[in-house]
Amino acid sequence: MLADPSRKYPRADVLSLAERNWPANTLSQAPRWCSTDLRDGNQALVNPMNREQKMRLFERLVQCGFKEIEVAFPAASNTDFTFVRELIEQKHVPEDVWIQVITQSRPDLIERTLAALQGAPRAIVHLYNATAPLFRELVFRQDKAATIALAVRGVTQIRDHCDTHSHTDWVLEYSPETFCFTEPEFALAICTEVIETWQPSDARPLILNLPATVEVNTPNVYADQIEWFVSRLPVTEHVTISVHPHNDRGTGVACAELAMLAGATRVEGCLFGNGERTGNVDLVTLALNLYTQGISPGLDFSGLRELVALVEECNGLPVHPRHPYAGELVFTAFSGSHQDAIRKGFAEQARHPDAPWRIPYLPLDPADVGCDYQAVIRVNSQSGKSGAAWLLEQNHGLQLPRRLQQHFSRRVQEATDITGKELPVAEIWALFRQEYGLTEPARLTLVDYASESGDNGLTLRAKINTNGEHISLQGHGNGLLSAMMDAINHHYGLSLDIVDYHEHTLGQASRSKAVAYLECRHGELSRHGVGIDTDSARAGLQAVINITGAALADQFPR
Ligand SMILES: CC(=O)SCCNC(=O)CCNC(=O)[C@H](O)C(C)(C)COP(=O)(O)OP(=O)(O)OC[C@H]1O[C@@H](n2cnc3c(N)ncnc32)[C@H](O)[C@@H]1OP(=O)(O)O
Ligand SMILES: CC(C)C(=O)C(=O)O
Ligand SMILES: [Mg+2]
Repeated sequence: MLADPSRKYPRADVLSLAERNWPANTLSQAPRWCSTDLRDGNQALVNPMNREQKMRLFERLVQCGFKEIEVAFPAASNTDFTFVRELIEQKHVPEDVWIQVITQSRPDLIERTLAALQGAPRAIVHLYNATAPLFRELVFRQDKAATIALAVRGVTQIRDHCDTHSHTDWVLEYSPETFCFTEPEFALAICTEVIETWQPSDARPLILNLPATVEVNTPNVYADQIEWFVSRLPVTEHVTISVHPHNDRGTGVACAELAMLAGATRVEGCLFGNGERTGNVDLVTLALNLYTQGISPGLDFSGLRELVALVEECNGLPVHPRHPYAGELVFTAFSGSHQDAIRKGFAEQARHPDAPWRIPYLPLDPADVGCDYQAVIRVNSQSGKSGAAWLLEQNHGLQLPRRLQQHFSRRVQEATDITGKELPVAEIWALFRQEYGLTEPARLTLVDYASESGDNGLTLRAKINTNGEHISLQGHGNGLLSAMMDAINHHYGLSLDIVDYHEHTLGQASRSKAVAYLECRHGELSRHGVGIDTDSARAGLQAVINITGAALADQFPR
């Protein structure tokens, strides 16, 4: 790296606007979307899609709700040409969907492109030529006049073809490629000539697509360029302003959003931001950004996981696990304070199911994109008490009392510190059962019991099984639990005291089980035990017995 990069990388030109309106605007509706997955996305792949993959992705794009789809660069390859033919001849294009094809402004390529569209009921022909000084000087060796003439020749050829093929509804799209580093006056001049030549009308609209072919500046500069252009355009009727951001600086989404504030009403991009170099703007992120602001995007991503799988298969590229909205980890919290906040958020949401979505750290309800809540919380050494408690609640219906959550969290922490890995829910459950006496077979189990109330409290007689041997106990107390504790202490010579007790049913059905959580003091130690039984009284008694089992294990280790 250079100590002073300024000579090698001079700063890109910045349009100087005396005033601008876009910062005061807000987004209130979705743009017209155009997917370029089958063209711009496809041309950037190591192995371009085959016919079958293109067809599957096309059908899925239609299913998502795309009404404009750039399906090919027909002059590029036989695969692209025949794909367009197949779409048309086999009538794969629904009536409300427009297919779009792209071509350079070269007569032979235009001719081949238009041949591919033969018989299409409707089509968008996308013509482009680069307009920036670097391209005029280095790639085309053309001056401004020749650059304009190249665009006009292409538009004329397409217009003449459209005139003689009027059974197709035609739209022209013109892109001054490299718009974002073209002199604004020149971009306006060439687009004005295109308008003059095409003569946009209700029957033959025009799309002016202003690409950030290579992102070279901050998104506010792009927005300034769009506002400058839109506010000076001589003709706006039947002309749509479209943007086509790339992501070289990692701000493609921001560019598209600010460009919409500045007057663009159509956006071209690819699913999950596939495309040349760092990609085209990501249409899924853009659409879901709108959705999470309460604006219907007009695109349906309810099967997002399946869409990711299809796109990964077609592109031969993975979608990053942290990809906005779509990555497999984006709805997952490992860290303790996030888990705590999310869990509280879900509890509040359950109390007010019709209230607006207000879950900390989760801007989108995973269910809206077809995901469940299983992965929302996962546990490793960064996790807190809410993590394991949430998983036990979601998977086993347990609602652990706070002090038990804290106690179990320390056990989980010890376990994850040793392995350095995630503790999956099955292992959390195994650890919980082992810690709180729910192992099978239990060290001690309640066989049966009988109780009798008198003026001085309750007398309990219980039979418990210890390693196959039945022993009979008797105790006295204010209630069943204290009587059982008394019986246990007496029989085993222990001094356990009940500190805290909670119980709840597991599930709604009449045959559902009850779970009892008991905390006892044993000398200086605090112990927790859990009992589960179809009968709530037996669950409580078993919890006492399970604590006893653990206390005895300490005194007489097996
Ligand atoms: C930013 C973008 O994504 S633009 C879209 C780019 N996509 C693609 O290129 C994918 C498909 N392209 C292809 O398969 C091939 O480029 C083809 C088949 C279309 C053409 O291939 P070739 O005839 O070999 O030409 P090549 O691709 O090298 O193009 C370069 C030539 O076209 C000229 N050219 C480039 N773009 C344009 C344009 N938009 N309009 C007119 N001429 C152009 C160049 O100046 C150059 O001319 P030169 O050979 O006289 O110096
Ligand atoms: C041809 C145009 C629209 C393009 O893909 C780009 O400039 O990135
Ligand atoms: Mg592009």
